[in-house]
Order: sequence, then structure tokens, then C-alpha cells
Amino acid sequence: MASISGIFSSSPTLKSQKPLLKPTNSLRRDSFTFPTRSRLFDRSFSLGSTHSVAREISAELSKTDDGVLKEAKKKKGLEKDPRALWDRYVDWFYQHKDLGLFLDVSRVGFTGEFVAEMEPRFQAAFQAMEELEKGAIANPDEGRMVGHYWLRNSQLAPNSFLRSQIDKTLDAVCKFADDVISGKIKPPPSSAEGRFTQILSVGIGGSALGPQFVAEALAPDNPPLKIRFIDNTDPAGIDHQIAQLGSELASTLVIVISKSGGTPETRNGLLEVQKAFREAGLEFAKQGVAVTQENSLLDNTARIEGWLARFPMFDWVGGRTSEMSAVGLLPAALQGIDIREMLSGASLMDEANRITVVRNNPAALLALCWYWASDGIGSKDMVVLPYKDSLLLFSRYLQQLVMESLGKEFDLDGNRVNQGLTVYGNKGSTDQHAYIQQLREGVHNFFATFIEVLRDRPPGHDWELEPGVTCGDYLFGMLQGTRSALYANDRESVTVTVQEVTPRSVGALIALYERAVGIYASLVHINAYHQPGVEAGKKAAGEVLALQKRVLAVLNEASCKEPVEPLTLDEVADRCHAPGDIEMIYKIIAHMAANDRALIAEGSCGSPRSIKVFLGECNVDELYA
Ligand SMILES: O=P(O)(O)OC[C@H]1O[C@H](O)[C@H](O)[C@@H](O)[C@@H]1O
Repeated sequence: MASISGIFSSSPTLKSQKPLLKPTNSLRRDSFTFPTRSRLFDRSFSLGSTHSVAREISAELSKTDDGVLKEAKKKKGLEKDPRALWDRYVDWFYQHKDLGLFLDVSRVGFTGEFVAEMEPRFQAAFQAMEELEKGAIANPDEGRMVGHYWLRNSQLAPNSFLRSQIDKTLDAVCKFADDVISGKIKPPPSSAEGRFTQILSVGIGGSALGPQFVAEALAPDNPPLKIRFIDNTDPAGIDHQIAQLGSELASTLVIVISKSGGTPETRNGLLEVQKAFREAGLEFAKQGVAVTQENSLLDNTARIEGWLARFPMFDWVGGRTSEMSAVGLLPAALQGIDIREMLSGASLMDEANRITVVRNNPAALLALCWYWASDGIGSKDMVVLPYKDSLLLFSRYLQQLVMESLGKEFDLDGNRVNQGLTVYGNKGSTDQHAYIQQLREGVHNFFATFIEVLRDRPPGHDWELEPGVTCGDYLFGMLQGTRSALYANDRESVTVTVQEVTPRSVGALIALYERAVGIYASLVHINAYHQPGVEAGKKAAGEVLALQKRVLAVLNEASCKEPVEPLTLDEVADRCHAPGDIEMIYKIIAHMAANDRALIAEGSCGSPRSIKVFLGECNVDELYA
């Protein structure tokens, strides 16, 4: 059994230390050294203050009148002269030679005047990013550092403790994956296979989207372990995944991923999977792996129940930027994906994104385009169109990365701004046969991002399906044609080109968009690293379930009477002392009735005022509970 619990050291988190600290205003961030942990805390907090200098600059700049943007847009339509457009293409063309990645922003109409106007904001954003990477409290509301960039270059981590956490985890992930693939770590002998053949990943949001995207993009045709996902609390969806595994459940490694370790959907998925294991006579603990923060509910459960392995999630890595932590690396490595190459692609991209000249910094160029195209307020949606089947899930992955990061009600100073940038898209050319009609001719509420992959097939496999033309040439033609047709109708677009879909280029793409989001957030002066809005929905869901328990108690009491007393909705609401919640009570009862947990005595759910309801079975014990 692989036990990596040593990785969960008992060191306190930075967050728990914060109240002990005294803010300083030192700006001499480069002169710090960190021989002891207490110095580390001092430093991170003083950098927090330094970070606020960049914030202040950015706050001032964000007050700048955006009249320039409007004026520039009015004056200048999109360039249509082919030679001038070619010049623009070449002038703004970005290439990263080592990564084989190119960025074309020529089909976004920003002007030189606009770029000059934005320059101070970009410089403030670069400064904020530098401070973030050095360990500033860049997520002020949650008092957290933001360290996903350290995951692909641990040397950047602000102290040796964090560095060793990163390195040890990466080594543990690689070793565990090697041992599972080689059969050194096996399922219990009851498995016919004698080795693990399947992964069932249980997680949601940032604990699912990265692993799903990477699996779709990079898993080989015959991976050492195949992967499936439970990323919801939909019972039918869960049953489907378990049914598909069939007898291979005995050789399935279940990876439960949750940073917080308390997300209800993930907990439910785990409970459902554990039930399936019990029913199949299997011992879950021997096949269960947890990826979560130290001492979370999930971590404690896994430790107490003696699961096969546990891997850490760090406080300073957000869910939506966790693909390069154990969250993404463990499932990827188990599928035979070269995770060190992914990390190296991301690291190279990070280096490029540290350049403080906008036109030479690909993430800054993207942020510039987003700002121009959506007026810095998300007035246009970003449609992401990868012309490559394996990148299908990129837009879904970006949806969380971009929308959860940028969709904010308040800016860093508490002003109501209702920021955001809507992302959607599937893939080309498939979408040309679905909604591109509207993009070309309909409501003009978007800009496009084409993701182009130059290599069609592995070398030696191509053939001409008509003289001089391959299947991949069609895909290429469709992309170029759509890009031109949209532009001809004043629809702007960005094109990101990679040579091939490889662990390196996928790592680079993830890093590119992570940084673009961070820079854009600075430009519009918001915190990209928290998600307060998500809590409102979770709280409301909890309230619905609490109300359901009261409804059940009321119905149970009436159903235990002799004779049974069917109740109207008004009666249920009164007895729950919740007359204002009658609509929700109706929905709760309709849901229970559809699942045979409540019986309708009179009327039908289609006519809410007419129904009288009771429970098929009364539970006397509960009456006195
Ligand atoms: O990883 P977990 O703690 O289970 O969280 C899973 C997801 O839940 C939330 O709703 C957050 O908004 C996401 O950012 C997060 O990725």
C-alpha cells in the first residue's frame, strides 16, 4: 500500500497565521531572505501590503475615462485593405519558438492610441503579477497567496517549505502512477484483472474540469488506465458510470478530488460509489485515493478509513487553477500522459508571460484583445472554437477559469461593477453546422477565439482524399474560411495556433489563459481568485434541503394519523411555519411524488392548488425523535 501521508505535514497554513501578523509598508521586497518560518509569514504579509501598492495604482487607473476606447472604436472600423491587414498581421504576430505557439491578434481592431492609453494599466498589472508570484496575499478576501505558477517551477515558491511540498508531491504522484501502471500497486486479489484498469474520478468544478479536458486532449488511444468521471449529484448519471464499469469495478481506482473536502456533490458521489463497492462485496478503502487539503473532512475520512493513498491540495492553489497540482497530474500520469512535459510547457509559457512589453507577452495580448472587444465590461461574449476534436473540452474548461474568475459584483475597492466575460463554444468545424450562422449574421454580441492545430495527424498517416487535398486540409479551410467570413462582417477574432496537441502545448495553453485572466482582472481591478457568488447558491440549496426535512416531518405526522390526513399545500406550509415558502414546498412535494416518496391523494401536480398529499409509509419513531 502506498502511504504518502508524510506529505501532509502538520505545518500551520499561512491563513491561520495571518491574525498574528503586523502589516508593514516595506517596498523592499527583493531584499528579503527567509531563513525561518516566522520570517516567511512576515514577508508574505508585507508583500501583501506591497501588492496593495499595485492595487492602488490599478484602482486609480481604472477610474480613467474609457472615452478613448469609445472614440477609437467610432473613428476606426476594422481594417479591410488586404495589404494593410497583412502588415497588421505581421506587426502584431506573436510566436513562441520553443513552444511552437503563435498568436494572431490582427483581427481585433484595437488602435495604437488605445494600446498607448492602456500601457499604465498593463504596467500596474505586471507589477501586481510579479508580487503575486513572490507570495503576496493576492486573494485579499480570503487572505490567501495565489501560487499556481509555482507548481510548474517550484524554485519560484517564496520559501523552501512550499518548494519541498511541491517537489515531494510531484515525486509522490509520479511514483504512485508508476507503481499502479507497473502492477506493483494492485487491486485486492478478488479482481480478475490483477492490476488496476480503470480510474473513476469523483469531483466537480475545478476538481473535474481540468482532468476532463486533459484526458480528452491527451490520453492515448489505449491508456494504461481508462478514466471516467462522476462530476455531479445526478443519481442516474452516477448509476450510468458505475454500470459502465460493470465487473471492472474490482479493478477500478477511485480518485476522490475536492480541495475543500466538503463539497456536497462530491461527498454524494463518494457515498454512492462506496455503496456500489459494498454491494459488489468489495472493500472501498483498498481502491480509494483522496486528493484534498490537509485535515479536510475528506482527508480525515480517507485517513481514518485507511484508503490506499492521499495526495495534498494546497491552500494557495485555487480549484480552477489546480490542473498542475495533484488534482490534474495524478489522473493524467495514471493515463500515461507525460506530466513533466505538461509542467514544462506551462513553465515556458509563464516565462513568456513575465515580459513587461505588451506586444511580446502573449497573455497580455489576449487581455488587451478581451478588453478592446468587450469594452472592458464583458459587453461581448468570447466564443472559443478549437478546430481539433481532442480540444473539445477546452471551452468548458475555460468557462470556469474565465467566468468564475472575472464574473464579479464588486471591484477591489467595493464598488459595484458586475464584471465578467462570457465564454462558450464547442469545436470547429462542427459548430459551423450549428450556430455559426448566427455569429456571422445575427446579433453582434461576441468575439471569437480560434484554436488552430497545425499538425493534422501523426507523420506517415496522411493521405489525399482528392487530388492534392487531405481531410485535414478541409479542417484548415473551414477554420480560415470562417475566420475570414466573420471578419468580413466586422466580427473580431483571435487565433491561437499550436503545432500539435501534446502535453507541452496543452500545458502552455492552460498557462496562457491562467495568466491572461490574472492580467485582465488587474486591468478591470477585481479579485480573480475568489468566488463569493457560488456560496449564495450553495447556501440556498442547503435551505431547500432543510425545508424538505420540515415538510417530511409535517407529512409524516399527518400520515401517521388514523385515518391518514392528506394535506393541502397551504396546510403543509402553515404547519412548517413557512407560508412564504409555499412555491418551494410545492416543488419539494412534486419532486418527492415523481420519485414515489410522497403520494397524491387528490388532484395532480399539474394543478398545484388542487393537490392533497400524504406519505405512503408513516414513521412513528420519527414522530418522537
Ligand atoms: O474542490 P472542491 O472544494 O470540491 O470545490 C469544487 C468547486 O466548488 C465550488 O463551487 C467552487 O466555486 C469551485 O471553484 C470549485 O472548483
